[in-house]
Amino acid sequence: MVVGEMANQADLIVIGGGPGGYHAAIRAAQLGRQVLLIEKGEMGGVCLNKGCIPSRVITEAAKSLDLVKKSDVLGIATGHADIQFDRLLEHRNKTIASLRAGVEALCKANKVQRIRGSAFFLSDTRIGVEEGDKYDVHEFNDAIIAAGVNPAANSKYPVSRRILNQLEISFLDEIPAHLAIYGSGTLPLEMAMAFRALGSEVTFLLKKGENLPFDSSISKELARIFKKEKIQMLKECVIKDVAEIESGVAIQFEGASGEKVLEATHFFYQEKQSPDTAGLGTLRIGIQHDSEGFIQVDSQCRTSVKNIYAVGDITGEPFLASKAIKQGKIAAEAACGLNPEADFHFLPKVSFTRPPIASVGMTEEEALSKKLEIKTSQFPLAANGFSAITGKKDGLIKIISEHGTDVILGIHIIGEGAHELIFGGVTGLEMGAREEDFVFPSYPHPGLAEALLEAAEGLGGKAVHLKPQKKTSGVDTESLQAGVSLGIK
Ligand SMILES: Cc1cc2nc3c(=O)[nH]c(=O)nc-3n(C[C@H](O)[C@H](O)[C@H](O)COP(=O)(O)OP(=O)(O)OC[C@H]3O[C@@H](n4cnc5c(N)ncnc54)[C@H](O)[C@@H]3O)c2cc1C
Ligand SMILES: NC(=O)c1ccc[n+]([C@@H]2O[C@H](COP(=O)([O-])OP(=O)(O)OC[C@H]3O[C@@H](n4cnc5c(N)ncnc54)[C@H](O)[C@@H]3O)[C@@H](O)[C@H]2O)c1
Repeated sequence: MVVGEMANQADLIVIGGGPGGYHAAIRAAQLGRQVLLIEKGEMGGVCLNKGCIPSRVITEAAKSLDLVKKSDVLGIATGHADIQFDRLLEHRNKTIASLRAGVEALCKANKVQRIRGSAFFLSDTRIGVEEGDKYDVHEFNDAIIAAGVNPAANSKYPVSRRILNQLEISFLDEIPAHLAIYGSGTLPLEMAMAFRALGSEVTFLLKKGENLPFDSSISKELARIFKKEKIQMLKECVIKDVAEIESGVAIQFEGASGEKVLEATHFFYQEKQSPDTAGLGTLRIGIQHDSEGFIQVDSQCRTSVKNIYAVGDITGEPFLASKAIKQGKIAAEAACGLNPEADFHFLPKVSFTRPPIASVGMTEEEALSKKLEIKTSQFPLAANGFSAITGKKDGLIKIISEHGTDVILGIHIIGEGAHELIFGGVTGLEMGAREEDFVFPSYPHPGLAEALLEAAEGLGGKAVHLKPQKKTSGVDTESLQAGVSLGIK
């Protein structure tokens, strides 16, 4: 490798073709920049090739199978519904290929030049790109790093056909007879629900010291649904050893009732995510990182080197494509001289469990820990007319508002349609909505959104489909009704 040879001239360079990178590249091109995108693997990044898309194919198949099995409530006789896993995998592969082709076509249409190779910084204006024996140097005016993260290189357990991490779980070639899952985050919960619907026995080992990651009312409802689905949940678990055996995997763990060995056919665990900033050379050129190696950025995604930006997973938690996409556009706009700002206070979080979970803003526990005086209202989907029609009555909507100002602080939904319904909440919270802003509009009838309306009405004790609750002395009884609690502590 010879450094210092003739450099190619580039204007704006993007490293990584995942959701952060390709959104940045296209937005910069829309704004008139000459963009060069360098990707060492496949366009679409983790999200399209290993993450969001393949895992969603599995959760959607599980949802549909469950729907078909439960459609007799609407008088539909389906006979024995089953899954043909090989056809599903074919659909997964085709979906990935066609979405990837779409991203590549969009880059081309926007005149984003793409090269394959592994990029690393030589200085704050020069990048080296290696691809096999080939090595090129590119000089740039601005650069956007969107290189993502990798599950830790020094993995605790060897990945195999039976021991799977987050990049492998969507690529199983069979439905596990017995899937053991260790974790506490979104993906382990999604996979537990999905593979249960597809026919697996599922044992969920909840990490020691961790609870389900939602507002306590949502976690309680999810735990109830887990039980109903016959998913065994073992709490306070620490994994001691994982070994492949003839019948599958033996997991030695310590749980609430001592040390045990669980035998399953497959084991899925969530590996810690780490950035590969050493390989990118960002430290060498003085870009600031946090103690875990994630690149530090300001609200315009600018790093400590003023013409270099960073977006997506490489900037740290939350590791979400939705965050990467927004940051990608913001970095591109900032590099083009505009004045955008990233603010993730109201980034919605969605779990594609069955039913899905979606939330925006503070949980009750977060609001109380900030010593806020709050009101909370819960509306069960069992009391919603549309849920009665579809028969999907599991779940609830919880709204938290600030006592006195009535400003909405958080909305948490578990139930059919949660991932779409949450957007009304996101818009409201972004606009600083108060209770009246959710109560005032007209809602379509019959519809799930009426449950959101009634949760909001419940904050003022006015939800029509909830029975009034007995008055409690010593609190503001005006706003007390079934599903309403005054969270002042
Ligand atoms: C199973 C799973 C399911 C998920 N589901 C969801 C979901 O439903 N919703 C959601 O919002 N998020 C989801 N995520 C998270 C989401 O995938 C990530 O947040 C997202 O991919 C981050 O985008 P990014 O652009 O920062 O990085 P990535 O998508 O990781 O892309 C980075 C790209 O950079 C390339 N690269 C790295 N280093 C170099 C280099 N030196 N030179 C050239 N190229 C380089 C890589 O090859 C890669 O293609 C999921 C993740 C997983 C694992
Ligand atoms: N539906 C999704 O958005 C989705 C699905 C699968 C995986 N992923 C991504 O996969 C990786 C690992 O996922 P993970 O599940 O182990 O960790 P995570 O990053 O999703 O969760 C980390 C922490 O964030 C909080 N959290 C997560 N989801 C929440 C929600 N819906 N509501 C409130 N708080 C929530 C919890 O404190 C949790 O422990 C991450 O990159 C994650 O972003 C995202």
